[in-house]
Amino acid sequence: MGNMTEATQITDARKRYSAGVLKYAQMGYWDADYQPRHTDVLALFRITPQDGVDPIEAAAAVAGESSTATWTVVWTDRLTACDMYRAKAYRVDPVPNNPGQYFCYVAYDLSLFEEGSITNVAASIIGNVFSFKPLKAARLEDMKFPVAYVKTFAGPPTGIVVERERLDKFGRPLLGATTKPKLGLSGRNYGRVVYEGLKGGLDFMKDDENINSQPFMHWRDRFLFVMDAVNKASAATGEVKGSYLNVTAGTMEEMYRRAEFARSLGSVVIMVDLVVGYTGIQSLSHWCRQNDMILHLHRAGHGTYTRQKTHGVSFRVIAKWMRLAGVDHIHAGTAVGKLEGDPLTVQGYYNVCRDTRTVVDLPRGLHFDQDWGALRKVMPVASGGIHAGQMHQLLDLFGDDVVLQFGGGTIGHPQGIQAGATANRVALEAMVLARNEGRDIRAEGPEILREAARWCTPLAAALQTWGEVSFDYAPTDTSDYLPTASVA
Ligand SMILES: O=C(COP(=O)(O)O)[C@H](O)[C@H](O)COP(=O)(O)O
Ligand SMILES: [Mg+2]
Repeated sequence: MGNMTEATQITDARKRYSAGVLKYAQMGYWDADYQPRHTDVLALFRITPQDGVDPIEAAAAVAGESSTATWTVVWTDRLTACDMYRAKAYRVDPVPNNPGQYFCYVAYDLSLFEEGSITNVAASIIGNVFSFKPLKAARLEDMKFPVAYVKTFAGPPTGIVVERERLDKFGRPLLGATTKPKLGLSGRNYGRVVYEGLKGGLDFMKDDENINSQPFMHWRDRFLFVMDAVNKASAATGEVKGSYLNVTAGTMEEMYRRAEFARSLGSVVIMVDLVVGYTGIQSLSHWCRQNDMILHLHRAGHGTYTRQKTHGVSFRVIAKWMRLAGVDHIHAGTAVGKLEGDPLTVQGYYNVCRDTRTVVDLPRGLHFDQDWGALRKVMPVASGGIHAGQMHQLLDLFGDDVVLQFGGGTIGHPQGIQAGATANRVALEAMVLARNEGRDIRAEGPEILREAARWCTPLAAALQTWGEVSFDYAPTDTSDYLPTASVA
């Protein structure tokens, strides 16, 4: 593929470094024989070169612009160990069934990255190349981090195992709900919703992505009324309860102030939005580690760049970055709910969060093995337009280590919020029991729910209200590799 004469690195130093413009492949950013080393960082890009642009040269340009290169030869390269610092595009494959698109693999030397900084990784890997004129579009599909680099991150401050121990909840998914309406409630009414949800059987309530400190409810009022509700619900039920207090704010100093207040009130969990940026998230992660706090990450904004297959950054990469950055919860999709999510692709995100070692699984979008170097595991969160009638699908797709979050599907219950929470708790426990007894929940799920509803009026009402609701649209972000029988 490509023009092999032009795609060859110029090795004669005089020609290579004389002033002027060379192709990126000639400058050494393409090496078909390169064998990635176990210490290299690897990236897989899906590129759509402009008409007439050689895919190998396009891949070399991506490697160049995401490491050391500029558009012209610079003699100052020779003041550095430039052969080592140059990223190497080493493989270009046409994307199956997508003419004009190519998967290009790039290897980066470990020394190109600052220890423990997702911000630095992002500045290199997605710094310039997505605006590059010779490409119509580019997407970062996947990345692999060597254990040597993984170990420079502290990872999740709490992790799945310790979170379960702190909450004293085992053997089932956790249940949550996003408080609704997401904007407008006063502190007192907001606290009432939180109390009702927790008392009815949920483990967590949650601030929504855009609730910070608006005129109708300043953050301190929210924190005070929410923690009053959490404490009363814990006392009433004998269970550990939590409500993700969103500390997202305009400055780091203010986020710390809010986090400190949450701690002083006895909250087990705080929340932050992805839009605060990677440095903000890592800073809060370190704070959580020092303060025995669970860190919930809401992926607000991700759909602007993760959803389209040809351009942007896959959410699997964001999930990997966030496990390194150190969050305990991450919204990772529902597959069956109101928001984008192909079931296999979403399962791939869950694997990234929960595996000790992630293995290549092309139908799930996983192109690299990844050893997580004993970093703690992130609890994925399924949230967005889900309801009790889908409990069998959710448990079948995601297993036990997940928070299932029903916002509208709790608060919109015709008999009230407590009834909505009870419906979800009973549906979940009935489904877990059925699974543990060996029943095929995927096939028998609706029947199992109907049986449980005979003894639970709130569940009967939930199924009557929402049982038929589904969101059947074609997913946007799917794998280009069809599942075989063995992986489906
Ligand atoms: O408010 C909700 C869900 O409310 P509801 O349960 O009423 O639909 C969350 O913001 C979305 O789940 C986020 O999406 P994602 O989890 O995909 O980031
Ligand atoms: Mg929301």
